[in-house]
Amino acid sequence: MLRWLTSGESHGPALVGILDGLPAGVQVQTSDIQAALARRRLGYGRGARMKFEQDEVRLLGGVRHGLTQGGPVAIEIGNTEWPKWVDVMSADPVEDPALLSRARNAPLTRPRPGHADLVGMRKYAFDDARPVLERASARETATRVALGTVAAQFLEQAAGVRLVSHVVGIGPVSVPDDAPAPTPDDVAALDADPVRCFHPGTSAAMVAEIDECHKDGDTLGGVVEVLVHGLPSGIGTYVHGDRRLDARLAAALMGIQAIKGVEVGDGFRTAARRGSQAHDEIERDASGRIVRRTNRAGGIEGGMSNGEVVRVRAAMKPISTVPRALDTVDTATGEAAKAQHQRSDVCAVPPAAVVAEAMVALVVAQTLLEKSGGDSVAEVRRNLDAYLAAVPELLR
Ligand SMILES: Cc1cc2nc3c(=O)[nH]c(=O)nc-3n(C[C@H](O)[C@H](O)[C@H](O)COP(=O)(O)O)c2cc1C
Ligand SMILES: C=C(O[C@@H]1CC(C(=O)O)=C[C@@H](OP(=O)(O)O)[C@H]1O)C(=O)O
Repeated sequence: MLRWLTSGESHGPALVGILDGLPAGVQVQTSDIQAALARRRLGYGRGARMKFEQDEVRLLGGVRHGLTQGGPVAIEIGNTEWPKWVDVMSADPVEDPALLSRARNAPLTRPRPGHADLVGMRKYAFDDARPVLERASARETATRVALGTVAAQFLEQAAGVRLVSHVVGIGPVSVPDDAPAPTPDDVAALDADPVRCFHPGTSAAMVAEIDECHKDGDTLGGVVEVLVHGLPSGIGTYVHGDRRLDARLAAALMGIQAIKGVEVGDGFRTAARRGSQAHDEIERDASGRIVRRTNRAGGIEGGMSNGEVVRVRAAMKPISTVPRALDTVDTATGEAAKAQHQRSDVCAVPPAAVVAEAMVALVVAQTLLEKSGGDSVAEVRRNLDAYLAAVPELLR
């Protein structure tokens, strides 16, 4: 089974990710992961930290001469800002009291509404929000993007499956419903857009909305979409809820910091339609293939891929570190206070699209491997080919 874990804190020396269960023979290099991490740092509205901090990638295990070896892949992402945080985040006790009395070490006791601060302090019995925000922080998503990059390379090389992510809404500004969707060939254009939006008019309006919000000392959320091209029919199953492809995608997307809603295909919009307008009618095309007239289901029926493009959306709430700080209570004094705020993103929807793409790659790779099995890329390819070749011609 393909599985993954991450470790590390936002201001620690490094993040570490492990991807276990990947077949041998996937081509991957440090530069592939570096490029994906650079894409995660893009996006109009991100805070100052994205400008000065660098991700330093090291492949620690599972890859030799540019190919995965079948063992767990371990990736380290070093943080160039670590020297400033050595005493605050030291793993070992800090003996020198002068170091501990520095401003950076002062306990954080004004929890931010909407962040993990208050409940995390309660749950883990901390009198300081520092350890909570260090692990809750979306800095951890760098590791997910690194692991997702390896999963995406596997999908393309073993099965010709390709992914693309884009932003369809920021605050009240949304891409029109009938706007063309990007394909995996449009990634360079999306990387070049300040908000990772494929619709130029909407992109400009999104940038204006972020500027307006920044001026008001406020923050924004939005909606991202991930599309998966080339996924064979029959990945995932209806036989148990937890093995449904849609259920797994929803859980993985909801597991991203600040994601509060997930939609498969037309999702919530489908709920307002009549059945005759909600489903994808089946017909035979000129070559005799069985096809769909539409793709409202987003490529998944009965928890299985149906051969159409898989389409999922995730809704991100506005950043909770609001510059015009929200009301809170100081947990050291019990007095009313303004929530802690030093710096933060005004809007992190564009990087959230890249993170969502990584999570979808991991889940699709996991679910595809359950169908295909195989310990090498060549074996996965052979097994998928054999499965597809055995499907009766009319059902292909
Ligand atoms: C890419 C990305 C960047 C984020 N940047 C910030 C940030 O700068 N400030 C902040 O308060 N929250 C930020 N968040 C959201 C918090 O991490 C998140 O709200 C927090 O961990 C609480 O989890 P929850 O919102 O899922 O309840 C970001 C999330 C993502 C996905
Ligand atoms: C560091 C990243 O995002 C961080 C995610 C984050 C949060 O609360 O989630 C808060 C901010 O960090 P800080 O509190 O140190 O300013 C973001 O910069 C990153 O994405 O690499």
